Amino acid sequence: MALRRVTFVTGNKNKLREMQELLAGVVDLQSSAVDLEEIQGTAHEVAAAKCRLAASVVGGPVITEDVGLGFNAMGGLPGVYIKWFLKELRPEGLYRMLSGFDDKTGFAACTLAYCEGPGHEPVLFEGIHHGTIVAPRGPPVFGWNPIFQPHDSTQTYAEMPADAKDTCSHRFLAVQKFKAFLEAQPLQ
Ligand SMILES: O=c1nc[nH]c2c1ncn2[C@H]1C[C@H](O)[C@@H](COP(=O)(O)OP(=O)(O)OP(=O)(O)O)O1
Ligand SMILES: [Mg+2]
Repeated sequence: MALRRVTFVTGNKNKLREMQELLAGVVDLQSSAVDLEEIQGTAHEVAAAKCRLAASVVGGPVITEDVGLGFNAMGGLPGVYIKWFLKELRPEGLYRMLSGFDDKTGFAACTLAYCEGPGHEPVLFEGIHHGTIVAPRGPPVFGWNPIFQPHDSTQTYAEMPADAKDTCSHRFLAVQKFKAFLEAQPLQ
């Protein structure tokens, strides 16, 4: 069966690799390495605006993704602004941000946005994985992976083999919803 062609617009190679693994056989995933401008706002506002922009750049069906890491002690911050905190503080410094708080719990959130093309409204799919923010463990290859240990695991995302992260992560949970949406919309 022909698969629908969708372009994942992302400037992040690790996100692209995981999305290729998760969507293998589901869509014909192309990629475009454009680092799109991101507005300020809630996760949904940021995700929808970014996806509209991606559709107008590509001129066809696109997905974009916005990832946040929230700390419950801080009301969900840094959230969608995690990229800028990570850049300055590294995983170790992010972990130390919580040293003044007893509550070390947090959550990884993926807002996956799909837009059929310019002029169409993006559809959003959210995956949230709850866990604890821990002292860094595992190879520092991808983002904040070394400091996030999901509640259903004894390993951080960085310690997990890729196929284990792919069966539980915030990204996996968002992709599950996206797959269900596509299945309900057969190709014309
Ligand atoms: O599964 C993940 N495990 C660990 N770290 C992660 C993950 N997914 C995103 N990250 C990092 C990348 C960036 O520092 C921030 C999210 O920012 P975010 O805007 O979504 O990603 P990005 O700017 O790198 O790529 P894009 O061009 O798709 O917006 O968290
Ligand atoms: Mg970004």
